[in-house]
Amino acid sequence: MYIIGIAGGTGSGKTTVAYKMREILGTENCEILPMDNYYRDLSHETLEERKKHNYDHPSMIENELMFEHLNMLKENKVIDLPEYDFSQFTRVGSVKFEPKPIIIVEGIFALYYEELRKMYDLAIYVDTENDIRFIRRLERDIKERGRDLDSVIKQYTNTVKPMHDAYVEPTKKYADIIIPEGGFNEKAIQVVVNYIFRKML
Ligand SMILES: Nc1ncnc2c1ncn2[C@@H]1O[C@H](COP(=O)(O)OP(=O)(O)O)[C@@H](O)[C@H]1O
Ligand SMILES: Nc1ccn([C@@H]2O[C@H](COP(=O)(O)O)[C@@H](O)[C@H]2O)c(=O)n1
Repeated sequence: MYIIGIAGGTGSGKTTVAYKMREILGTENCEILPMDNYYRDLSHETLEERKKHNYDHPSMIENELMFEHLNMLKENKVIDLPEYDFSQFTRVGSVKFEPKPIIIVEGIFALYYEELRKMYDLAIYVDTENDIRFIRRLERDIKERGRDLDSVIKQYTNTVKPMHDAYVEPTKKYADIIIPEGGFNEKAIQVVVNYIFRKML
């Protein structure tokens, strides 16, 4: 199994890059394991309590479970991938996830946890300017994650930006490759995919 880690700030284009890579590599060869699905299960708390957490601190990800799941996939076992609902701020069940020859781990903390980093054959950081990332996030969170203008601005200022500077951006140093501007950087994606194809032959 060939494992790729893709990190980068929120809104940098990690998910888009991962989907484009999977499209070229083929869905029969490649699957995406989103780190967002491993946000801790907070179903025992009320929605109001859940809204108060700092979701940009690495302790909010159940990295131990993700590590266990990646090892199971390497052993060719099917895992129960948690499903995550951003509008409810918690997990909402799970789905079966089958091993594939190429697994892409994608998330803001994909290069943060040492035990995960050691598992990657290739580490990528998607590097996009802060203001562009903020605009992308604002649009996406309102359209897709059940948020409003005020909540996105408040969250970005209070936690997203300071935590990005403290915990996400410093992980760029662990990347083998840095992709500028994210999802529509076709040339960079093609170069990376060609490299992976050569490694897989
Ligand atoms: N290079 C790009 N140019 C313009 N918009 C982009 C680009 N890459 C991604 N997007 C858009 O920005 C938003 C956030 O991208 P996404 O891939 O979800 O980022 P991330 O997973 O890093 O949070 C999405 O709506 C996506 O379509
Ligand atoms: N309940 C939650 C959980 C996470 N977030 C935010 O998601 C961001 C990471 O996801 P990306 O797809 O944008 O990389 C992270 O910055 C958290 O703030 C949230 O808002 N609510």
